[in-house]
Order: sequence, then structure tokens, then C-alpha cells
Amino acid sequence: MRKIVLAGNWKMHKTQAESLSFVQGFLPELKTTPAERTVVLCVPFTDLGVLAGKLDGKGVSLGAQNVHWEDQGAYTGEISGAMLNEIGVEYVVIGHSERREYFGETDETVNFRLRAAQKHGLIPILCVGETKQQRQSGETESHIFSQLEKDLVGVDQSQLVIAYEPIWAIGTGETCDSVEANRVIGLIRSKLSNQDVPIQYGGSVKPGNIDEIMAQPEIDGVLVGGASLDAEGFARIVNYQ
Ligand SMILES: O=C(CO)COP(=O)(O)O
Repeated sequence: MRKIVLAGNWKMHKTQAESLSFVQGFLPELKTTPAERTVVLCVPFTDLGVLAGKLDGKGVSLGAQNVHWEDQGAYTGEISGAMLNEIGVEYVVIGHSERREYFGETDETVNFRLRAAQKHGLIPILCVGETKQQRQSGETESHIFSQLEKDLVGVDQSQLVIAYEPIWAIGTGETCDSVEANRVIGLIRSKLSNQDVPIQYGGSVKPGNIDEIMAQPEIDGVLVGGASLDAEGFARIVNYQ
């Protein structure tokens, strides 16, 4: 049985004070329990410590947005899996298209980070997806299959979440048609050795389209950017019918 995983990715948003105010608004609105749905907040590193104390035992898991592949060392500006694990982080977003595009992340470094995350007991949320140009030239499937093949070398698929995020749908308001997202997610699943890996959709998910997205049989959850910044709106998403 595949788990439902509903995650917010705050990206570079919210100071500690803002993150606490979000949690105050969000927790009372939460109607689901971890037995039914896994709810995750992937927040900036600076918010993790303060939120760990507030989310513990409240039915919301804590996630980071990146992790380095070494355990420790002279890597200025980086954060290790041990550092995240110690403060109660359970999930970590890896290979987001923004990191691949703006910070030189490659399939090789994504693979290093995935394995390091698992070594430290963190569940990676691996992001894959095509650009508009790749979609228009019929390369959606080949691009995603290539990402999966390289990113997943040596990765334990029993401790993994995948997010299908078409890059053209991120932050644009242009959601991928839910039937099409369902089709691509089915293809991603066909490449996995473990059929229980939850596969999310990400890209302009909003309270207004969550029901339609979650009605698709292959889609096991969502990775939400902009709409996860608003406590009431994100609560509506995770409480979908
Ligand atoms: O990149 C995303 C989540 O990781 C999606 O962002 P938006 O929901 O803002 O389109």
C-alpha cells in the first residue's frame, strides 16, 4: 500500500518568527492524521531548529531542502545529514529543478546527496521533471528516465519519495493537466524496482486543483511551493476530500 505524502516546500521564504506564526495558524486547521496521510514541511535550514520543538507529536513531519554528501568537513556553507537527523528532520528535498538550474546540481551530486540522506536515516524527496522545450520536442520521457537512472544508483527505494515536477508548471500558475501528470507518474513507477515508492506531483498546486490532482490513481501526493506559504491555504490542500 503506497503512502500519501503531502509536502510544502517553502523554498527561501519565512524567517523564524514567520515560520512560528505559520505553525500557529496551520496546526489547528489540520484535520488529517499520520495514519492516513503524511504531512511534511520542508523549510529553510534556519527554521528547522525552532519548528522541531513545535511540530513534535503534532502529526507534521519536518523536512529540509538540501543535504551535503559528506558527514562533516571543510565544506563552508553546507549542512550534513547527521546535523539534520539530530534535530528531528525526517525528509529532505533533493535535486529540485531550482538547485539543478541555479546551483550547478548534477545527476551525480543528486545521487551523492540521496545516498548520504539515507545513510543518516532521512527520507529523500527526489525531484525530476522536464523543461518546456524538452516537452515540446518530445523528450519528456527520455529526460526523466535518464534522471532516474543516474540519480537512483545505489539508492534504497524503500526509503524514498519521488516528486514529478514539470519545470514549466513551477510557479507559473500553469498546472500540468492531471491526466497527463498521472500518465508520466505511471511511467516513472514503471522504472522503479519498488512499487510502493510514493510519487508526488508538483507545480502550481493550489486549494482549487488539489481534489482533481489527488483523484488520479497514480498520484500519491503533492509537493507544494507558493501555496504552502499560507497556513489556511496549505491546510485546505492537506485536508483535501
Ligand atoms: O517547486 C515546487 C515545489 O517544490 C512547486 O512550486 P509552486 O507550487 O510554487 O509551483
